[in-house]
Amino acid sequence: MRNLVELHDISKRFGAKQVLDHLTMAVPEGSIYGFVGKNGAGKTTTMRLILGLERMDAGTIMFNDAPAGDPHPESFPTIGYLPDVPTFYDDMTPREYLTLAGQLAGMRGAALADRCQTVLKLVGLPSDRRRIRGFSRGMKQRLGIAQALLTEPQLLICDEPTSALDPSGRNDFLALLASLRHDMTIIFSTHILSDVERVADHVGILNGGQLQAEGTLAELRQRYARPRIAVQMADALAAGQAATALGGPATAAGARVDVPYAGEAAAAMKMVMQALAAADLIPVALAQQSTTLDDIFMEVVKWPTCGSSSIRNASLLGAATGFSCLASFSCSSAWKVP
Ligand SMILES: Nc1ncnc2c1ncn2[C@@H]1O[C@H](COP(=O)(O)OP(=O)(O)OP(=O)(O)O)[C@@H](O)[C@H]1O
Repeated sequence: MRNLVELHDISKRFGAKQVLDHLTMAVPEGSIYGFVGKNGAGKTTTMRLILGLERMDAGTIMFNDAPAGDPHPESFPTIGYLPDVPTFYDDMTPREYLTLAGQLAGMRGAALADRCQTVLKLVGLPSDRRRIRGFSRGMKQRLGIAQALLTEPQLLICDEPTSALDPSGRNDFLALLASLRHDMTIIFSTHILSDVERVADHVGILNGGQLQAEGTLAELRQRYARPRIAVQMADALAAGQAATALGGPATAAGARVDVPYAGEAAAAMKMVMQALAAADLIPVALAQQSTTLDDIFMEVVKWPTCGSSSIRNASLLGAATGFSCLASFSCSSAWKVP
């Protein structure tokens, strides 16, 4: 799979704040790329740089292997953008607004009218005389995505598209993104990691101005696998006693005890059950826990930022389907199963 967008060694500073520091990132063509990072990590800044709405201090952006600014822009993808808070001319109807947006993008006549109808239907908005003024946040978000899709872009960039939506609106939006898979490449930033787990096939975690981990979800899970057993006890008192009996890295929270382990799951389960039985403690439930993107995120962002030279030396690009991780995870505080 080749990369539609590549960022090489991008640096960006606002005043005294170094927001991006030799950021290198690759977005495979046809992927849904979940772009995550703490508040202020620089996700919007990165997306605005890709859009050409912001100037970088150093580095290169490549589209289809051609540098942005190339005098032959035919290799550049068309880009649709859904900002975090889309704004509209409220006195217009959605159709009037989309017609204006299409005309500004050079679309005309019946083709434009047809496309307006298609995108309104796609996002589930009415094509009647209702004004945008009366729209809910969710309806405005839908109109924003309709506008972003109007020109049938090859690259769609969405900045925190689901943050203002209720669960049902979020559900619809994610289903829409998933339905666009393979028709276009999508970058979307979010703090809702379960949304990323649901639709993204690639994930990049931005921290300290650099991409600290990048890969498919499966690759990240494998790299950051933090196997553990959850022991459910009857109450918090029993959980505290169980944690003491299990010792080592076991931690209690409420009625649950978390037991990280290294080695075979079955052997770890057996050791946990034996230790509990020896202490005359009966668990309500025992279950193996899989690594979530939340676990991975917390693991990645807790590590100090690597030196920029090590980032530069680690080639994230050229292996779009490969996995790269710049922060290491050591499972030192875990039960070691022989
Ligand atoms: N035009 C600007 N002028 C000055 N500082 C800016 C500007 N744009 C962004 N910043 C600063 O750059 C940093 C990164 O901001 P950015 O919006 O890119 O982060 P983000 O990861 O998108 O954050 P969030 O998740 O909170 O939306 C922040 O400290 C922000 O205040």
